[in-house]
Amino acid sequence: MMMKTKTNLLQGLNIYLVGLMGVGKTAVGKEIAQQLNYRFFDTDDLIIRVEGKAITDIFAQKGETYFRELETKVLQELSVCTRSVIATGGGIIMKKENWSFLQQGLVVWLDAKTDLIMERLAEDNTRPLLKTENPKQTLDDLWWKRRSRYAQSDLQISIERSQSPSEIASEVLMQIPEVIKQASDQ
Ligand SMILES: Nc1ncnc2c1ncn2[C@@H]1O[C@H](COP(=O)(O)OP(=O)(O)O)[C@@H](O)[C@H]1O
Ligand SMILES: O=C(O)C1=C[C@@H](OP(=O)(O)O)[C@@H](O)[C@H](O)C1
Ligand SMILES: [Mg+2]
Repeated sequence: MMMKTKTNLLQGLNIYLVGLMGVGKTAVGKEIAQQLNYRFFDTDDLIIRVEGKAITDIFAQKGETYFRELETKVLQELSVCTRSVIATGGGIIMKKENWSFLQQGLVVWLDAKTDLIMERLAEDNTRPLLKTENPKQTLDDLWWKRRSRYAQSDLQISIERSQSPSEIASEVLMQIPEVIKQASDQ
């Protein structure tokens, strides 16, 4: 009953998840989609499917600029969907053009301490930008470089270590009515 009310409140509006790599956009996005009975998309997954290659291979063989072009194309194509949760790649917020698509939906920033993110990505090899001598420093630098863009989101959710993806999803959904109310008051 409660979820139905939230779905009605959204009126088919898409939810875009933004935030640093490893913060949980993909994991939490799937949960939000399930709780709302929305479809789920992940821009990285679509890029992998379009190219038939892993993200690290795209970066290594074609470069980041090529990846960013694909990312914008995928985001544009997704913007015609409704009733969808879209987990984006961590760098999507840096291009102004991408905001013209993101702003068509509700943008949710998942934020966490970089220590927690590093723990979760300790065994991960799929983030080419973190293949540096000091990945923690790289992640901190990215956070500082990007945070003003992330802050343009409609909603910021601070993630604690103890919260499961499903708990974070519930928190996002709990905060949505307030965000929609603020937008309609403006
Ligand atoms: N709330 C959470 N609790 C425990 N592990 C998590 C949580 N959120 C994400 N993870 C794990 O952390 C890693 C990165 O999550 P992911 O959803 O891929 O992040 P992103 O899409 O933001 O890069 C994955 O291994 C995922 O299973
Ligand atoms: O932060 C970034 O620039 C990137 C984040 C990745 O996605 P996740 O945020 O899902 O890890 C992926 O798009 C690519 O490796 C670049
Ligand atoms: Mg992801």
